[in-house]
Amino acid sequence: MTPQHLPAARAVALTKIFGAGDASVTALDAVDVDFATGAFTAIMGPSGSGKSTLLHCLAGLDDPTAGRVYLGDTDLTLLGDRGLTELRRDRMGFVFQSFNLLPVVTAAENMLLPMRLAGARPDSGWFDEVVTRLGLAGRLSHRPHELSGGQQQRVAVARALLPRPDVVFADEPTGNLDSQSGAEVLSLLRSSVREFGQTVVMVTHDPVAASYADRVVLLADGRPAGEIDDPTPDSVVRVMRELRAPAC
Ligand SMILES: Nc1ncnc2c1ncn2[C@@H]1O[C@H](COP(=O)(O)OP(=O)(O)OP(=O)(O)O)[C@@H](O)[C@H]1O
Repeated sequence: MTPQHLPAARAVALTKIFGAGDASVTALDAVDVDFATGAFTAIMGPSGSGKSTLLHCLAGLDDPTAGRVYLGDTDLTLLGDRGLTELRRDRMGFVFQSFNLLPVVTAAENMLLPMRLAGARPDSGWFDEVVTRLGLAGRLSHRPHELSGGQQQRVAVARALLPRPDVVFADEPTGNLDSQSGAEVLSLLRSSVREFGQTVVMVTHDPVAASYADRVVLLADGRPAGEIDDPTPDSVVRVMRELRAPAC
């Protein structure tokens, strides 16, 4: 577990350049940013501003070109492939836009899969609490195709929360959901922060989704472009509009 006084995740002078020479693209340009332990942070910015690249580097899914990435006090840039795989398995949870559930096994088996791969299992009290809180108690033996999109994403959230990871990384978690199912998933992510002390870092395009977070980190052209504390949909829309149309 990350000690409370350390940021759960941190980028230091993080630079990511894709390609080389004339065709190179600087997706992240010496980004410094901290993600507080026990907080829900949204990453926003115009299309192409580097949001996904930042999330992928924080999660060890992409190699930085320069700079450092920390999970608690672990420097990801010093780890090899095996170390990164174990770190992701043991200390990170993931929620993707496309749910990424295994179609051939039940909801319960999907939820428990990452822990099984690690040779672990949650205690039954914690499993029951997560399943009940996510409204999945009556759905445990269903296969993904027997569940609605919102239910499938709640299974993915349960799968991410059960190992009590240091950070849950969510990439457009409501992108494939109707607004009501999306609101449920966002409320659950927020509750996991408030009630379980979970740290959540979420990339989103949606000002309403971002308003569920405690803080919004803004990117523009691969650089930090400000922050919003206690965001509302209106405050996010206003700041995003300014980012897209900077004053001349
Ligand atoms: N694998 C890649 N190869 C080359 N360029 C890439 C690659 N991945 C991203 N880029 C470029 O890096 C920049 C940042 O991309 P990124 O996907 O991080 O932005 P984003 O803010 O998440 O965008 P969107 O909101 O459209 O998803 C863009 O210019 C993109 O074209």
